[in-house]
Amino acid sequence: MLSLENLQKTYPPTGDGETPPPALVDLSLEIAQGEFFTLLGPSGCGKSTTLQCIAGLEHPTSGRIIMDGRTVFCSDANIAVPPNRRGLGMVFQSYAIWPHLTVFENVAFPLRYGPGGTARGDVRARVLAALARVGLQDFADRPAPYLSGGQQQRVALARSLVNEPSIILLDEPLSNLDAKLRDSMRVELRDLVKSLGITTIYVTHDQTEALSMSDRIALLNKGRLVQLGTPDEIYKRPNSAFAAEFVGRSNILKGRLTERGADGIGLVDLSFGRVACPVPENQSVGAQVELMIRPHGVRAENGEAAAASRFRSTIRRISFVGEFLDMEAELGDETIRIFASPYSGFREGDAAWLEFPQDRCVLLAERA
Ligand SMILES: Nc1ncnc2c1ncn2[C@@H]1O[C@H](COP(=O)(O)OP(=O)(O)OP(=O)(O)O)[C@@H](O)[C@H]1O
Repeated sequence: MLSLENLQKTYPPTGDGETPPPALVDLSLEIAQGEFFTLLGPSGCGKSTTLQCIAGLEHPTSGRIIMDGRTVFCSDANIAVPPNRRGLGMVFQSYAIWPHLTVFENVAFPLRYGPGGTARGDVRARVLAALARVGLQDFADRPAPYLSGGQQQRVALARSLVNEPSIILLDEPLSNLDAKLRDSMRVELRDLVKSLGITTIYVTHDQTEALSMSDRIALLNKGRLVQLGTPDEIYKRPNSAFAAEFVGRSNILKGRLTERGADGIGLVDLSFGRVACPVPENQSVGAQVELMIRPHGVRAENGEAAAASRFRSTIRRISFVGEFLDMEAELGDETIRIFASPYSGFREGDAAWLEFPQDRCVLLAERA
């Protein structure tokens, strides 16, 4: 288990003498053994700072970091275990592969020059085992520059695994790869660390990467934890407009909460009518609210309306994206984004009956 407790980080003043806003604000997280855990958020939200604090390359201004019961950083007790004594593997965006070394020598580097010292024969066996894990066993003697981007990335991964760390830190490791390679490396990387049972802390600003690879995601904004959950929870039940807009597409509709039933389902008056939706306990009846529904969550049908909860809209724009129709429909004061089946047969100017299933509607917390 890796625990981050109340991490606070403020970098020293920059050239103009002004103290920058804090990079981390009271960040606490608990990451389980073997978990694939992703730090997600926009540029500058504090992802890399968090990773660097775990690695020991930066020190939090205050807080505590505990790895498997061992305190590796504590501001109060003045503990700061150096990076090479934390037992971590790391891969960064710029793979930091040494061009003058062979693949073998690159991977052997931490064993030869890291703490502990490894016997010569063991170095060979461990390097070859690490290369085999990433499918590069036949490339051991090749000079590192004579490799593709994906292969160099695998060398970096093998090097981070050679010490058999219990935690691996990955900072945007796929961002330098082209889109197709990125797709296949995603699956490969996740399968590999999962099969080895390594706890993985993964940094990305790419929501697809985060959703497809992670057991859990921590969504950060301006150094603060905004939401913590499984990809399914973060996507289907974002807790704020920020989370809804950062991960996936969303419709955010302004309205007023008019009723709340004993079953936790309430009614929200929107500009075009009334929609039922689960209501959090702290929402008061009468409040102005924002209701979120994903473009895939809206049900759209042409033809006649059967259910009472359907609203008649007009389709203003359709883009054919292949996997779906990306449509905009006018409804009351709102423009509703809908992703419909490419086989649904909608055309621009058509009427469409829209339904907002209550289990797909989310009331967002008030904006800060
Ligand atoms: N060495 C540094 N000195 C001063 N400020 C820094 C330093 N490193 C990061 N910062 C600032 O701290 C904040 C968080 O930066 P950080 O690199 O952690 O964000 P990030 O989420 O990883 O961003 P990106 O996705 O762009 O890499 C930013 O405002 C950044 O400008």
